Amino acid sequence: MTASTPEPHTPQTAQAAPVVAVVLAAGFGTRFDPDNPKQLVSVGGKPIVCWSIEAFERCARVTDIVVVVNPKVRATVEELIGENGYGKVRVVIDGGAERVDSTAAALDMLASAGIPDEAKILIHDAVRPFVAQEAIDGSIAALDEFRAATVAFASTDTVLLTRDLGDRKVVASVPDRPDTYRAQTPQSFRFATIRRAYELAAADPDFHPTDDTRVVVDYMPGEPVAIVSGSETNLKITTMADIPVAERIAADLTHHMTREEAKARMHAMFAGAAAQMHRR
Ligand SMILES: Nc1ccn([C@@H]2O[C@H](COP(=O)(O)OP(=O)(O)OP(=O)(O)O)[C@@H](O)[C@H]2O)c(=O)n1
Ligand SMILES: C[C@](O)(CO)[C@H](O)COP(=O)(O)O
Repeated sequence: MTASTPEPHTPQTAQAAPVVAVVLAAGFGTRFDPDNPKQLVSVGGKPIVCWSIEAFERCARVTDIVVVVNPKVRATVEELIGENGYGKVRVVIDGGAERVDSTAAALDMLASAGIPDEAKILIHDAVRPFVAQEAIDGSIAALDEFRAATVAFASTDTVLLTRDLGDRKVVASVPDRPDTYRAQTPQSFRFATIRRAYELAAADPDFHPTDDTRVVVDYMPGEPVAIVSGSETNLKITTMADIPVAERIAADLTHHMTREEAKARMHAMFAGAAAQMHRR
């Protein structure tokens, strides 16, 4: 190319930011049964961790999935990923002692993989197997406007905030019910935002948050966290008592999916028959 040759015009196609789901499955299930990892228990004939991974496999906007495990479940989770051919799962990594440690491990891995600051990161409890596509889509969309968002479900109970008075707790305050929500997952963030919040939190050894939203709320108080509509069925399996409820939800969903599949097959059959008639 000579100096006088005009530079060829290469149009810059806007590359959409990756959308990465982090499925946290590294918990020890102490409230469930530490000898029977709840993330591997089957409901509706399918292991809980598979329901969660499949929810993100199904969402077309999710580009990659990272699964976080502990040594007790790693081999089985890897087997399930292989058997089911989950094509978006890029890596299975080890988590840590607490939920925040497992999130931190995923963020460190993504940073070393060179993920862009603007990537959308959806952090999900593996033990919330019935997350709706609307909640996943809503989380991804919320990050176009906000840098942090959480799926949450409006509380139907009045919530009491308490303080300790020796051997008894007493009510410290009662927030207005319409202002109260139950936190669910996914909790979603632009990568730079959640990474920064975790860097700030790392300096505080007494900080043991149970979710990622709190890391942003406490350490980046100026950063609004948008609420995305959750649902009663986005249940977290915490104790054995949750299993019968989960079985009912799984049965409803399976029935619904089977009906949708049957409808789709019927439509395809009618479309085929109509095409045949037109040909005659
Ligand atoms: N060290 C941890 C702890 C929790 N989790 C994950 O975070 C989610 C929510 O945690 P929770 O229900 O509290 O699960 P466990 O920590 O397993 O339960 P428990 O608190 O009863 O031990 C679960 O999907 C769990 O696998 C994780 O990845 N790493
Ligand atoms: C992240 C979470 O699922 C939001 O509801 C929850 O905080 C997980 O931990 P928990 O210890 O069972 O509250």
